[in-house]
Amino acid sequence: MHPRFQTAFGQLMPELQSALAPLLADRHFPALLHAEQVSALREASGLDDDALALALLPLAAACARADLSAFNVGAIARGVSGNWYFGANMEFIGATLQQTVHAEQSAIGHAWLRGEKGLSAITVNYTPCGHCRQFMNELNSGLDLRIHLPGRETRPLGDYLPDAFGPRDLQITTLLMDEQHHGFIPEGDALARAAIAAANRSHMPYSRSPSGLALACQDGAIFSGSYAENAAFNPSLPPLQGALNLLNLNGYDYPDIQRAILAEKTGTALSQWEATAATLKALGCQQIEWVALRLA
Ligand SMILES: O=c1ccn([C@H]2C[C@H](O)[C@@H](CO)O2)c(=O)[nH]1
Ligand SMILES: [Zn+2]
Repeated sequence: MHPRFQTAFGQLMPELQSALAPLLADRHFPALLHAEQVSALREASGLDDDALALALLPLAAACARADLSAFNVGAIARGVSGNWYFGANMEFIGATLQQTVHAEQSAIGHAWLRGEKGLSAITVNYTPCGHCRQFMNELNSGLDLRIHLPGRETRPLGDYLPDAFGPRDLQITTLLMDEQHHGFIPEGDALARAAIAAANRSHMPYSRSPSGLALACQDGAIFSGSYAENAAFNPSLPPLQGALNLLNLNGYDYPDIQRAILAEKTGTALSQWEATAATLKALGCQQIEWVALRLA
């Protein structure tokens, strides 16, 4: 078991401990539960979905990399497929606060990057901040997404974000988690192809600047992140954050990163290059390449 889970695991009810032990035995437990695994845990514990998600939150929060604040936030995004995706906040020493990933963004980004088509609910151990409420309003679940918190009645996002500003105010109809493919040709080595595939799925209706980033670990594992823009711009999630989030959730650490490739189009309004290189450098990775996206 990854050492980060030990304390939280030890505090779970015994029935959950026995049911989860085989999954957590893998140091690279992917921090997600397939629908069948969720039903097995429901059966073993006798808990309903909401109570089970709350019980599992300490495991999600244990994934936090709150290297600055030591404030661990955990979230579980529940997909329409029935799969559950853990999320936790990430702070990057030596970078800027703007590079931070919130736990809600982590869980949602996780679900999206693993191919989930929409969310029904999100369970979080603290009430979501304004930035996260805005981030969630970019999703195709709109203001109906159920927000589930400890000790509170479950309420839709709309109740947490009255008078909402969102994609529709900018005449945007393609929403985050809607299926998108921008038609760029897969080419180059496996890492370049992963970065291009991530760029093909990026959500960038505001800047029209597609972007994807892929990280290679020493053991050959590859994690890629797609750029996710937000109508209010600042809560956007850069492609590096998407990839670092998956890397961390899968039990890897920054020193495991061997190489990174950023895939972008030439001549676009925005580029992630400088910010990506600066954050990766702060994490000790200097091996960063750039590939041009080319249309078929
Ligand atoms: O809704 C919230 C509020 C804060 N944080 C994180 C961001 C930062 O890492 C730390 C302190 O704000 O908590 C979240 O993950 N979600
Ligand atoms: Zn937040």
